[in-house]
Amino acid sequence: MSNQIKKYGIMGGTFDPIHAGHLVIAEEIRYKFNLDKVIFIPAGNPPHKDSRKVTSSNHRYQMALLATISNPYFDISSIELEREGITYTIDTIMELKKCCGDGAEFYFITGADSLLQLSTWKDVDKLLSICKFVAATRPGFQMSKIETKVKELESKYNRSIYTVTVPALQISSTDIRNRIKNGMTVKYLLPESVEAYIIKHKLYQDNVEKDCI
Ligand SMILES: Nc1ncnc2c1ncn2[C@@H]1O[C@H](COP(=O)(O)OP(=O)(O)OP(=O)(O)O)[C@@H](O)[C@H]1O
Ligand SMILES: O=C(O)c1ccc[n+]([C@@H]2O[C@H](COP(=O)([O-])O)[C@@H](O)[C@H]2O)c1
Repeated sequence: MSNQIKKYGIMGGTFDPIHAGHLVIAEEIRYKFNLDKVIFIPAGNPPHKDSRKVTSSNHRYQMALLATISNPYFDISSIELEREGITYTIDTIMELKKCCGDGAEFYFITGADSLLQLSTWKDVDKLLSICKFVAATRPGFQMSKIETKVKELESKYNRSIYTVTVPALQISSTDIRNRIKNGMTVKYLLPESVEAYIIKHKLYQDNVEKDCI
């Protein structure tokens, strides 16, 4: 990461696996907010997910690397994979602040569904004071509900939260895992290189989940 870069988008996620929905929101928000870089940060031990059911961090990192490699504005960081215990966003942003210098601004990119849970995140008050939040629309999550949540969060924490309408892609990692398990196609839902990686390493061939969107 160069010291001259000032506006960083932070795209955090479990990425199990990374898919077109993640890439589209990151690129759309990069463009709309004129960000210098978007750093993809695969979650180490994500707070709101059952770690026993999450694919190894090495596989998730490799897939995210393959998916982002062709975009000169995208970087990837293993910062959370190297941290012990549950990985909280506040610790990640604090660490990034130290290495990027005082002039850096951070825009945490999230889907609307994550925003609905934001008040349960660790040290959310402090997090919102050091990092701007940008929430992308997501099929299945009503805009009116999101707007109400944004107003509630803004008045509770006295900070602005941005919402951005992005091209709608009804894709989730859960659905991709289930499709693979059921032998269905996942073509065009994720980059070809990621699909090839999944096939090579025989990922997602068991443990069908029922809660796909
Ligand atoms: N299709 C999509 N449209 C908009 N935002 C999305 C989309 N898919 C994921 N996101 C957002 O990207 C971030 C990381 O998502 P995550 O890695 O958990 O993917 P997911 O598809 O939601 O996974 P899972 O189905 O396993 O819960 C979250 O903030 C999520 O809201
Ligand atoms: O810091 C927290 O308390 C916190 C709680 C829930 C989610 N997050 C982060 O939000 C991002 C998306 O999470 P997920 O579970 O939807 O993949 C990812 O970077 C998580 O680490 C962070």
